[in-house]
Amino acid sequence: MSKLRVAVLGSEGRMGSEAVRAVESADDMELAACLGRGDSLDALTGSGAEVAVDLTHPDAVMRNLEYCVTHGIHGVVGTTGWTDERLRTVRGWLEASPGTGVLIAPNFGIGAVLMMRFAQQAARFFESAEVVDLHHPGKADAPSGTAVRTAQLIAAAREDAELPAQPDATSTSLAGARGADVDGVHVHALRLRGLIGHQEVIFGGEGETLTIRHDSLHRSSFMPGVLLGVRRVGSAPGLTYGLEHFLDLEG
Ligand SMILES: NC(=O)C1=CN([C@@H]2O[C@H](COP(=O)(O)OP(=O)(O)OC[C@H]3O[C@@H](n4cnc5c(N)ncnc54)[C@H](OP(=O)(O)O)[C@@H]3O)[C@@H](O)[C@H]2O)C=CC1
Ligand SMILES: O=C(O)C1=N[C@H](C(=O)O)C[C@H](O)C1
Repeated sequence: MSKLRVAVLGSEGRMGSEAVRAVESADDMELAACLGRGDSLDALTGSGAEVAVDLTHPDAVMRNLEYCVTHGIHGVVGTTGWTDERLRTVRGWLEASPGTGVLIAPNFGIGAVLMMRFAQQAARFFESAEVVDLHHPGKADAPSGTAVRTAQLIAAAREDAELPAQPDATSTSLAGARGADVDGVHVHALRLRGLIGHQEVIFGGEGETLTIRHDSLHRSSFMPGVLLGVRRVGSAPGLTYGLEHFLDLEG
């Protein structure tokens, strides 16, 4: 059987270099191209890449993805910075390129996907919910993509359960003291040397709290998810948002 030809964009970065190692170690894949900042995207078509893994920067990802989709190269995207408007734009490109698939995963960690799912399940049982994202200080964005996605899932579950707004009598005198408000769920971003990628989701109810915590202790934690995405994206035309769609979470 022929091997899947995979390119890595951002290949010299923290995640990209880990992805290069993962692809090289996968028996069913072949590393077709490694692109860094300033490299021409035409190297992708020249290399015959079938799937491109984007682990670059929120400022770079749209240009990269437009190139991939318009050239029929499937995309597996870990890069953050996704808004509804950006997702709509990607869907538009995909409509014009039938058969091409893009997976955008706020987090490739299996444990992180489960954390989001458990938070979604718990949300309707608690009056209060807040998200704390803890990351290394080199991270480009805050809050993290995972934290934003988690807050959105909690907010949607609260809305489905017809819960009222969260109780909060605070009158803040210092901007930012209560973090960012994502659809009514507060998100706090910590950036500390020594951390990689961690998150706590804290729920509060009458006389009790529930904390769901996930820790990525090494960037290798993201690689099974990246490789799963690479294997599956070609048979999932259009946009898939979230790795959970490629996992059997009900089984
Ligand atoms: N979904 C997930 O599971 C995960 C997602 N991430 C996300 O992945 C992204 C990368 O993270 P991380 O590896 O820590 O960041 P790094 O800064 O370590 O790596 C990014 C790399 O991309 C390069 N780059 C920038 N622009 C381009 C471009 N236009 N084309 C090709 N390469 C480019 C950078 O080059 P230069 O150094 O010259 O700027 C750098 O080498 C972030 O958005 C992060 O949040 C991270 C971990 C897990
Ligand atoms: O930049 C990172 O490091 C990470 N980014 C992703 C995010 O923003 O959620 C995933 C993971 O938490 C690590």
